[in-house]
Amino acid sequence: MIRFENVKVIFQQKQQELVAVNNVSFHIKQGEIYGIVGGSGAGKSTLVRTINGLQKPTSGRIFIEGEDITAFGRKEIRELRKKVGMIFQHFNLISRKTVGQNIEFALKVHNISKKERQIKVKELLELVGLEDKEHVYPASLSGGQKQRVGIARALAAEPKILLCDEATSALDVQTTEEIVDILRDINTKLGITIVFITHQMEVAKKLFTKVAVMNKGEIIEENSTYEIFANPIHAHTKELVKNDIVIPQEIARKTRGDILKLIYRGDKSIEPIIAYTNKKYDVILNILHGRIEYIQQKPIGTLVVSIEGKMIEVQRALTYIRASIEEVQVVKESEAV
Ligand SMILES: Nc1ncnc2c1ncn2[C@@H]1O[C@H](COP(=O)(O)OP(=O)(O)OP(=O)(O)O)[C@@H](O)[C@H]1O
Repeated sequence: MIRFENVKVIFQQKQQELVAVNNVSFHIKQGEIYGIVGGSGAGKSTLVRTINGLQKPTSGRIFIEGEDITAFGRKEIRELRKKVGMIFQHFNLISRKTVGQNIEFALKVHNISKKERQIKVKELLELVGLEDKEHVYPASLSGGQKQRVGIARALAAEPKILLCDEATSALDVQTTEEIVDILRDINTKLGITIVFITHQMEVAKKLFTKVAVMNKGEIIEENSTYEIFANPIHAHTKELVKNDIVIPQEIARKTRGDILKLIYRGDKSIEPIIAYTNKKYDVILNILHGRIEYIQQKPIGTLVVSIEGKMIEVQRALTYIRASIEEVQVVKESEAV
């Protein structure tokens, strides 16, 4: 549906050139919720803005449904924007227009008759759960409600693609979840392709079907969301998805023996491994903390345990555990054993 071929965006700064997007090639399938993650200045916004013609690439080509949009003139770009809606971090609503008028305005731009506009505004408000807010002004809405209006407005021209630029970054955790749910719902109901850029990895986990990691203008890794979190390859990706269960210092200090972090993936269960280790080796394995997360309906578990015993037995038990699960990290090594 969207295909990037060697896309480069170079900004001319006073003394030098800044390569914001560097030779990027990738493909987004119809109906995907495609996430682009990365640190500040990685080039995410610039990349996503090339999809609706807000930013022209310096070189390379972008195809949407087979059409090379980099060759488009102004009139074709205007047509393209009907196909590609966008929502923003700070909502960008018109404050002197009511919620209904904000949405209607987007319909007017696309030459839709007044009668049709009125019907459509109500439909869109219903879609985002704001039926009762048609006549209020944006100032009286919460952040989450403002973003719902942003979504309704972006969907007014029935686009095939929705671009989301840090669309949840100004919202609290609960409101972020609400917006994530709405976007997932819209993706399922309307089959719309979503391209979402964010630095919020929690959003990535819950919403995306596929993730591209950007660093210094390049896509350094791309995979299904589960694989990005379960098996990150690039050091930068590992840093982004790092699973930081922290054991309080006091507990770490008081705990006798080594402290290990056990990370296991897929459908396997950890309990039999713990039980077998305690039975088979002369060690005491104690659970200090545990968490299991589901990404794309597949589990990633993290368990923090202490292990006590004679060094030789601990080593044997460790060899067994290492062979049984994906990753074992030693958090604290016992000085006493
Ligand atoms: N219009 C512009 N003129 C000059 N430089 C720009 C322009 N827009 C972006 N840049 C630069 O391009 C680089 C990439 O910026 P971009 O906003 O795409 O990154 P980002 O990953 O979206 O970062 P953030 O998460 O902080 O928004 C940055 O170094 C930025 O300063």
